[in-house]
Amino acid sequence: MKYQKKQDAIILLADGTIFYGKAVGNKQGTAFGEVCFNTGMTGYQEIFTDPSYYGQLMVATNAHIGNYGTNVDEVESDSIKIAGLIVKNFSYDYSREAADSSLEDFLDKNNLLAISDVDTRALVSYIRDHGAMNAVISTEVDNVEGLKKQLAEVPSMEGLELASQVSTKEPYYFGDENAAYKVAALDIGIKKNILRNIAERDVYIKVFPYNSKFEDLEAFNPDGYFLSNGPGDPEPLVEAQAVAKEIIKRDLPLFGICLGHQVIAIANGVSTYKMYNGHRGINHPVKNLKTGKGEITSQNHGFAVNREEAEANTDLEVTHVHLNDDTVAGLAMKSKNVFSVQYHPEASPGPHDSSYLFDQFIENIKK
Ligand SMILES: NC(=O)CC[C@H](N)C(=O)O
Repeated sequence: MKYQKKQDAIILLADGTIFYGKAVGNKQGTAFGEVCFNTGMTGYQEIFTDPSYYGQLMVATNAHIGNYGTNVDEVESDSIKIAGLIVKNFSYDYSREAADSSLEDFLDKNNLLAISDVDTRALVSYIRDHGAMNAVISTEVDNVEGLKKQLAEVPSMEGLELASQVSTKEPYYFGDENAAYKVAALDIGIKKNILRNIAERDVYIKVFPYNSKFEDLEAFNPDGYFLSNGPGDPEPLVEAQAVAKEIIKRDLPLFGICLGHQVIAIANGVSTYKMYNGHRGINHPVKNLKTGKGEITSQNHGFAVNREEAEANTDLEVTHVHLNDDTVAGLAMKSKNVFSVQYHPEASPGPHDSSYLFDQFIENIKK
């Protein structure tokens, strides 16, 4: 086609579908992952550094990415965790008082491949119709057959254990050691803003690697336990499930977010499943069934807890539901001091409607 500028990057989906774009900054490379989309209008830096996105190629549905630059403090972990980025318009220029770098430099520093000028509306509606799948983004536009072969080797997200790839190698502390309470947090991909939210409620936190034993956490003598968010499928996380079971058995205060919520469900004998399309955005409506109130929430998950099984479990209560598709958004144990949510009360990015859940965790600790 005469009018079409020569495209220098492609997005090849596992089913063979191809979309075209341009490499941001004329970078060369190839990146594999599960393709997913986030509908947030803001918060790209927090999203790119959220460990829950490890192994995923992210499509931003907002038409402009990069226009407010980046800031060293607006990270949810020490590095970019998405596998690659797909956008419509990439802003090489930026404007914001608080910004200290361009998004282009930030991506370069993290060596991340990004593709711009993609028809992201067409791509997202295609993924919505055909479900989550693996994909590759590449500047090797003339090597489609080679890329197809390599893509076929990429494991499916279903059944994939990824917490070990992002968890801390050594335990560490967060907050003020003279705080009123102590919490042991199992890091299966924890976001920094969760630590900030817990610590600012007068809590000293010790963060443990994903494969720690209950006894390791217990040795900190905590008042409460926390299971974090994180990447991958919750089913293979047997070590984390074992920790959850021990905490539950002893009736100790426990709070779980996202992957942690899924692990708590599995520890209760309730299974999880891969969603056709996940929930990723900052305006997902949730209903709190205990208060009848709605919350606008930040979400990022591709798996969910089986609602029928959760409702059939006499010791579990479905406390929150997602209003778009009636999936489980929150759980509590009736006989234990244990609760969890599928969404992100720590926001970052997103609304703060659900920060009361951190207060509830502290109340449970006080009990
Ligand atoms: N944010 C999260 O913790 C995500 C949990 C899990 N990896 C999922 O995709 O469902």
